[in-house]
Amino acid sequence: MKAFLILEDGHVFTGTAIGADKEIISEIVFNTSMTGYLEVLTDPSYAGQAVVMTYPLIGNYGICYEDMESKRPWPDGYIVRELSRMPSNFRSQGTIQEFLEKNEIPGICGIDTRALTQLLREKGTMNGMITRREDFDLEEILPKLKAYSPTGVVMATTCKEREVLPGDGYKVALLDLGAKKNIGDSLHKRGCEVNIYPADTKAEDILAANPDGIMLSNGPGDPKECTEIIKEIKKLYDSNVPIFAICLGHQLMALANGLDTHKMKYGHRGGNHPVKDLKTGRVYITSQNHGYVVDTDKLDPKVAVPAFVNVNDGTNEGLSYTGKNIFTVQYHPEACPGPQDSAYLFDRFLDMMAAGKNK
Ligand SMILES: NC(=O)CC[C@H](N)C(=O)O
Repeated sequence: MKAFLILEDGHVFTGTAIGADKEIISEIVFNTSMTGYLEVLTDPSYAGQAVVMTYPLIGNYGICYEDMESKRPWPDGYIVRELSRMPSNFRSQGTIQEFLEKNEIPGICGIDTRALTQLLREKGTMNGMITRREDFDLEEILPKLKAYSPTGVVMATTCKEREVLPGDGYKVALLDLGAKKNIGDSLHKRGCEVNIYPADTKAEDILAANPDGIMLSNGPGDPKECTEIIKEIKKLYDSNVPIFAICLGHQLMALANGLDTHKMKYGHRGGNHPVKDLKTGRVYITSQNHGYVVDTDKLDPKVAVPAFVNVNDGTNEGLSYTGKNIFTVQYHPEACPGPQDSAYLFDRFLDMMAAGKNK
């Protein structure tokens, strides 16, 4: 059956329908990872977006439920060049087609994803519609596409109640803003007791449990939408408990301290983004998934200093907060998918908690 991807600038791509029989409007973003499609699909940061995979063959090693980064897939839609119909892998428990259908996610395959990605790079991220309707009316649809913006996505993805990963080591409070599973797992693996809190938890409740450290997770949407959470994060900042933050958590900590964020032209989503540690000059290849970035041009060194920078476009990739045990990164040390080169940052967080305990 035919499906259509209609972009807000009027471009229409015709392909084959995959996944669920449903029409969606979403923000179309592209991811350049060559593997790890299940981790991408189950990363809650994609809530409110439809993902184009630039790698031309997706699904060839099937679906391995153990690799999921959350309890379900989050993108509104899925766009690929070729979808593997016959996965070959001893771990495989199903196909992407079944997985998308079961989770009510529509998609399109057989379109020129390279042309689509070039368009998104030239014009910037655009909204779009995936539909199976052949009689669509562009005049009626385009204003709807232009008006779309994802809202309320953090509360849609966060856990509903506190969850605990037991451990004998440091006690970490993980604020779940739409967290990928491997953030909690990376701390749990290092012996931590990880207390996972819903995104709307008050700072007082988190601090009352006396954590050794606080972890702010990744998450979907525009960071500036999270006004209430930002207020609580400011209180966590004031508490002097060591804090490590990833992606959305990094952006919210910046906003809590008077910095600004802006939407990038087409964002960073993939598994090979080079990031430079400004202290050592060493470059790490990192996993990334973000559309917003912290502005550092007017950064007051009394508040924070840039710790990492993106080698491709010079955008900020991390901050170290002055006089505080707080460091935050824009990229994904938890990987999944992508290189694990930055996993040492979790060890750095443990060192920070050790220093805090010895005080
Ligand atoms: N992975 C994330 O935490 C993404 C943060 C934010 N939603 C952005 O797109 O920039």
